[in-house]
Amino acid sequence: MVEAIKTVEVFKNYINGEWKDSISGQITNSINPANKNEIVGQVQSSTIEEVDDAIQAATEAKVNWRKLGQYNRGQLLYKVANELEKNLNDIAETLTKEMGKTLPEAIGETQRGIAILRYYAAEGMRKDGDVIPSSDQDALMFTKRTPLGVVGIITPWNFPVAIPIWKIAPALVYGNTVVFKPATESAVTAAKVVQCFEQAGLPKGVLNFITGKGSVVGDALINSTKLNGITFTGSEYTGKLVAKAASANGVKYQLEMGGKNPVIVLNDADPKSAVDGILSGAFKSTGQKCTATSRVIVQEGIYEEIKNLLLKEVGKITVGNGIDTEIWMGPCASENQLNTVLEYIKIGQEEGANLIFGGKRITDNEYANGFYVEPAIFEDVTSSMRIAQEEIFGPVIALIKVSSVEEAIDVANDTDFGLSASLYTSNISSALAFIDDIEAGLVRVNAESAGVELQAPFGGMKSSSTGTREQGEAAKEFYTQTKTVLIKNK
Ligand SMILES: NC(=O)C1=CN([C@@H]2O[C@H](COP(=O)(O)OP(=O)(O)OC[C@H]3O[C@@H](n4cnc5c(N)ncnc54)[C@H](OP(=O)(O)O)[C@@H]3O)[C@@H](O)[C@H]2O)C=CC1
Ligand SMILES: CCCCCC(=O)O
Repeated sequence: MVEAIKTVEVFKNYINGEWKDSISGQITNSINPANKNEIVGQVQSSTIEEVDDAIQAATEAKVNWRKLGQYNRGQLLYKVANELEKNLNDIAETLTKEMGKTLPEAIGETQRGIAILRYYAAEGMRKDGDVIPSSDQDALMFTKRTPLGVVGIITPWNFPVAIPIWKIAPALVYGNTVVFKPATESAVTAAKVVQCFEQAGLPKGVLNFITGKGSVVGDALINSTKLNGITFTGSEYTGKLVAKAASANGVKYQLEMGGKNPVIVLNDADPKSAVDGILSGAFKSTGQKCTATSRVIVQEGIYEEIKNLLLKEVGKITVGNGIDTEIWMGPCASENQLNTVLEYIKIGQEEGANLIFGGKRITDNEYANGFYVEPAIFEDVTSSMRIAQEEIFGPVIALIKVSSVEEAIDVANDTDFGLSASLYTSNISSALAFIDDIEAGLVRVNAESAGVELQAPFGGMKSSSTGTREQGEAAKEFYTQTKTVLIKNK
C-alpha cells in the first residue's frame, strides 16, 4: 500500500502583521535529530532586504506601542500566555521533534514560557519609577523609565520556547518593538510561538519574525544602525560578533553565552543528593544547556564513593527518541553538535584523560538515522585540559579530584566562564566561603547547576555574559532607560 505522503508545513516570516514568504523563494528543512529523514517543517531562507523591512515595521510601530502604556501592554501578554497554553501540547511536541529534548522537558519548558509571559504581564501593573525629594520645595522630582525603541532578538536552539519568550516578553511590556530571529535548528517551534503572539492580537509591527541563516539574516540584524538594542544568546564566537557590531553602531547590547559549570562535592556532602544533581545537571537536555554541569570537582575523601555511585546511576540512563515516554535522554540537537561532542571525547582521550563511561555514538537499529551519543564520564582530568576548559555543550563530564575546599574553589574558578556553579556540602562555613569566593552569576548550594527560576536574575560573569541580567525584574535594566524628571509649578 502506498504510504500517504505527509505534507510538510511551510512557515512564513511575520512582518508588519502579515505572514509572508521570503522574496528569496528559498526555504530550509528543519529535521528531527531523532530521525534525520523526518522533516518537522520548512522555514524561509530570508534575505537582508527583509531584515530592513522588519526593522522598518518595528520602527513605525514603536511610538503607538509606547503610548499604549505599560498596563495595556501587559494585558496583551496575558492573552499571549493563554494562546500558548491552548497550543502547549502541539508546541512541546514540535520542540521535541525539532531539537531532541524529551517531551516532559519540552512540556516543562513550554509551561515555563507561559509562566514567564504571565510574570511580565503583571509587570505591566508595577511601578516604573521613584519619587525622589528635591532640594527645591516647589519642585517635584521623580524617575520614569522609557523603552529603548526597536530591539533585535537572536536566540539559540537549546531553549526554543523559554529563551525567546524571556526576551520578547520584557522587551514588549517595557514598551519596545521587536525583530526576532530564531536559531535555524528550532525555527519551526519559534514560528509557532510567534503565532501565539499574533493570535493574541498584537498590533502590526510590534513583533516581527524572520528566519534565515545567522550569517545572512543574523548578520544583517546585528549590523543595522536602525536598532536601539540587541539581545543575544548563543556561542561566545557569535556573541563577540554581536558586541563588535553593536559597539560600532552605538547600539545597547546584551549577551548570554557559554558556560563550563562546576559542581563541587565535599567530603561531608550527601552522596545520593550530589549524584542526582550531577546526573540531572549534566545530562538532562543531553547536556545542551548553558547552565549544564561539565566539571565535577570532588574532595578526595568522598571521591571513590561519588565515582562509583555515578557509574551505577549513569548506567540506568535510557537514550533514545525524546518523544518516547520511557526515554530519559534524547539525541544531540544536530549532526554538527553530535560531531562536536564526539570530537571532544576524542580530544579528552588524546590529552590523557581516562574515559570511564560511555562516549560512543549509538547507531544500531532505530538509532541509525539519529544523532545519539552515550553519556560520557572522564576521570584523571586536570584543570588545564581542553575538556576542562572548553564548552562542549553535550553529555560529557570531567571528574577532577581535589584535597581541600580552597583547592576546589580555585579549580572551579579556573575557567574563562562564570555562569553557574554548585556546591554539595553539609558545612555552613564551606557554603558561605563558596558563595563569597565563587566567580559565577548563578550560585547554588546542594542544588544542581541548571534549573534557574524565571523570577530571579539570570546571567553570569567573565566570558559567560556581558553583565546585565535577564529574567525577573532585572530585565528592566536592559530593556529600558531612565529619565530623571523635575517639575516646578512656577
Ligand atoms: N549559551 C547558550 O545558551 C548557548 C550556547 N551555545 C553555544 O554555541 C555553540 C554553537 O551553537 P549555535 O546555535 O550554532 O550558536 P550560534 O552562536 O552559532 O547561534 C546562536 C544564534 O546566533 C545566530 N547566528 C549565527 N551566526 C551569526 C552571525 N554571524 N550574526 C548574527 N547571528 C548569528 C544563529 O543563527 P543560525 O541558527 O541561523 O545559525 C542563532 O540564532 C554551541 O555548541 C554552544 O557551545 C549554543 C546555544 C545556546
Ligand atoms: C540558556 C540556558 C538557560 C538555562 C536554563 C536552566 O538552567 O534552566
